[in-house]
Amino acid sequence: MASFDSALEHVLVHYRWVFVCFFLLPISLFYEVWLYTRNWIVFQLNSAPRQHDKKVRNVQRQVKQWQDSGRRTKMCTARPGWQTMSFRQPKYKKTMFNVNVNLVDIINVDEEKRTVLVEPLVNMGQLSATLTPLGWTIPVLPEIDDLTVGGMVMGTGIESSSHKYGLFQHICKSYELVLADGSVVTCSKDNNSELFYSIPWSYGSLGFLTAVEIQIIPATKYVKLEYKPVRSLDEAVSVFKEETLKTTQNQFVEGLMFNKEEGVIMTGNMTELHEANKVNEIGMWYKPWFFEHVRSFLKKGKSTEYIPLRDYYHRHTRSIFWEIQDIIPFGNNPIFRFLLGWMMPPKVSLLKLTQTKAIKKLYENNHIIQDMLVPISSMAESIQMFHDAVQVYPLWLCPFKLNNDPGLVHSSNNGDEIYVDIGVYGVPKVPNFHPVNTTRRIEEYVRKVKGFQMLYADTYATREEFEEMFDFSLYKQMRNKLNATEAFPDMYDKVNKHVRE
Ligand SMILES: Cc1cc2nc3c(=O)[nH]c(=O)nc-3n(C[C@H](O)[C@H](O)[C@H](O)COP(=O)(O)OP(=O)(O)OC[C@H]3O[C@@H](n4cnc5c(N)ncnc54)[C@H](O)[C@@H]3O)c2cc1C
Ligand SMILES: NC(=O)C1=CN([C@@H]2O[C@H](COP(=O)(O)OP(=O)(O)OC[C@H]3O[C@@H](n4cnc5c(N)ncnc54)[C@H](OP(=O)(O)O)[C@@H]3O)[C@@H](O)[C@H]2O)C=CC1
Ligand SMILES: CC(C)=CCC[C@@H](C)[C@H]1CC[C@@]2(C)C3=C(CC[C@]12C)[C@@]1(C)CC[C@H](O)C(C)(C)[C@@H]1CC3
Repeated sequence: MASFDSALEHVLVHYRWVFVCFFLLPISLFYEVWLYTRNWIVFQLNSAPRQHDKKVRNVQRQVKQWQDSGRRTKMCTARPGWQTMSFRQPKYKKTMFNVNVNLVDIINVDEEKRTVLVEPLVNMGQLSATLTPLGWTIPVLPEIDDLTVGGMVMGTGIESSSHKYGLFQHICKSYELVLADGSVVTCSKDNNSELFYSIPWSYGSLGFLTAVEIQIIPATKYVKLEYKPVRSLDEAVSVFKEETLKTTQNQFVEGLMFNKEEGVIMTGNMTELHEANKVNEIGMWYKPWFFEHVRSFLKKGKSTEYIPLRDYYHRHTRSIFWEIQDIIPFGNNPIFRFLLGWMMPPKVSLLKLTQTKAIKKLYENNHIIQDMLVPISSMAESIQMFHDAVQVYPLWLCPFKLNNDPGLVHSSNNGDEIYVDIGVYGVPKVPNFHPVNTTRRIEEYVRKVKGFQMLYADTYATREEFEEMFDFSLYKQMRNKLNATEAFPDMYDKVNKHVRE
């Protein structure tokens, strides 16, 4: 029996693709169709706006229930951990009072005010599918379809347009929340501004989000994307900086480094028109994975393409950035793409749900997933630091603008400051990789340069170290003022490695 178990474990770890291709892909497809149909019916019945108040009252009712039951444990949302886009499962959900915040609808598009009002479980795929046919889009649309508005506000969201518009929180106009006392409040820059500024990055530790008003901008048919290969770290950094500063010329800026000296910097702009023979529908199922397509420009040289807007937004969805290559190694083979590519990608949530202990261990010891946000002045040094620490490529580079608003995350000077998100997702190539020690060394470096760590992945910082990274002054004040300290765990207690498995 033991040998059968270990044989099964071996197959599940080394041939994860068998399970994924024959089981998870078809299930993912059914799941997607079910979600899509359900949302379509909701839209057809136009029930979302009518139902919103009722759904908020239901959240209030649950908070009252928690109060009446003697507030024995703290509260969190009831969204199962496997459904989330974070690396780990939250352990705290097993012991805390779970509140259902099942608000999944787009409530209203206000073309005059240029805003869209959405509930927190609306995801990015749903938003872009709804807004682009109407001629609108949100200025910062994080790539992976399943990321939710709630997660983007309470955590953070970034995209290749962030050098112009900031992080996801910076395109949000107002939030509606249910607080620890069961009351409903709305907040914006001008109304309840202290609450408004303390919400982003607070990980649900101030209240339950029930609606978000987000800025919209006109959408066009295509993104004109220019690929610029670079041949040294110095060149990469100087081209990247130069293009980032051209906010009026470049609506999108993104870089992929394929090794320390070679990469491709991409700059894009929305456009209605296209040149003949230069349209590339990169989202089609038979197209190569986007990062491999980008790599090909190292050989082809500088080029321009016109990419349909939604294909551009979700360019990293099909290959889950480059994580899919560890799950379906032959997934970019043309035969696989033509035959089964239309079922890709497997749903991240289902991958998470079906992850075995051995796979978890493998990822724990042999994989790094981190996004570090550092001032652009430290970009070259940071890439070198990642190279020495892990040597993981491709390396994702995404610039963003950070202003000096109050709250947990803001620039260190008085004005706007440009930062860069350096994303490492993959298997470390250095011989001395140690998940805890290496990550702690990276965290220490990020604190030193006054950067921030994205918290969907593992953080090994102690509470003191964590408090050095973020500005807790307003946050703590608000936690006390709103009696959130009794009702919700604090931010550290929702993200540190001990509360995640
Ligand atoms: C609450 C709500 C309000 C809407 N309001 C309008 C409206 O005012 N006007 C209008 O014309 N249309 C509206 N729609 C419909 C929406 O535009 C359609 O879902 C969309 O047009 C489908 O586009 P597509 O075929 O290109 O998507 P696809 O290319 O088939 O979808 C690709 C991916 O996007 C995601 N996705 C797409 N659609 C949805 C969805 N509906 N829900 C969740 N995920 C999705 C999925 O992850 C899917 O894998 C609304 C839908 C909803 C749910
Ligand atoms: N391009 C990008 O910017 C990317 C970002 N990410 C990261 O992924 C994460 C988002 O994943 P997603 O699955 O959408 O979100 P999650 O469900 O993981 O939620 C993230 C946090 O937000 C809290 N939260 C979510 N909704 C509400 C709500 N309505 N009220 C109160 N608290 C709420 C959750 O609290 P609770 O624990 O109580 O449920 C949790 O602490 C973010 O951390 C983001 O930074 C990942 C990939 C790409
Ligand atoms: C700021 C940006 C662009 C972040 C991108 C983050 C992605 C690369 C992350 C988000 C969720 C994520 C951690 C995930 C995984 C890979 C990297 C992801 C997709 C995978 C699929 C790797 C395989 C694992 O067995 C498991 C299924 C648990 C996770 C799930 C979450």
